Amino acid sequence: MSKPIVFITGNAKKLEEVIQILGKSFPRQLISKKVDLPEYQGEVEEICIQKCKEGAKHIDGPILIEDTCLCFNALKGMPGPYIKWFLSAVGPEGLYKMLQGFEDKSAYAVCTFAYYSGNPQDEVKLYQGRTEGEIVDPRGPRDFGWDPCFQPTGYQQTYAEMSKDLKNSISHRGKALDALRKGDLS
Ligand SMILES: O=c1[nH]c(=O)c2ncn([C@@H]3O[C@H](COP(=O)(O)OP(=O)(O)OP(=O)(O)O)[C@@H](O)[C@H]3O)c2[nH]1
Ligand SMILES: [Mg+2]
Repeated sequence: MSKPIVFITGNAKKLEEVIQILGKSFPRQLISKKVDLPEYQGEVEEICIQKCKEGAKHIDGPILIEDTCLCFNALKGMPGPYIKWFLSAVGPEGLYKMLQGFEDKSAYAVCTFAYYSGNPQDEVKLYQGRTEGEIVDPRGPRDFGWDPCFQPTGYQQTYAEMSKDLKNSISHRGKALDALRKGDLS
């Protein structure tokens, strides 16, 4: 029997979505541990590898971490991995206002999971999902981050206005977990 995978996150809403998305069909046991891992700088792949190696110091066995970016095309991909600080500083309204001087309101959300088996001879494995959309004047419930100001391409609703099932079926996190499901988590 393989050991349970420990998902390390300080974000309860992320954890909730991961559990909803993976559901009962995921063949491995997933448990969670709340740790606020450092917010690293750099390319998202490097950030996830660093975050995963730091996470591995807390757990003896397989671990999973995730990092989410929200990238504005008008700003050449910023705030990207720094979205947490922008969101806590200015909220969803402020994110919308940041793009007022730009015609291009397009954006994309990127979710990257990093898995590490816990065996020193193994590499960290990455699984990524991306959803395109635009930044709009916030609409819908405020219970998760920037969801009210992100409207996926092809939809009239923001992530916040969608049912959880609809968001999860098209979201950056849903797509990343599709890739993870197909991955080799040995
Ligand atoms: O509206 C949202 N819909 C989402 O689907 C979503 N996923 C993440 N976020 C927010 O974007 C930042 C990422 O930073 P982040 O990846 O470092 O997360 P975090 O620090 O909260 O948790 P963790 O790093 O302990 O896992 C944080 O502010 C998260 O709250 C989301 N907001
Ligand atoms: Mg974080």
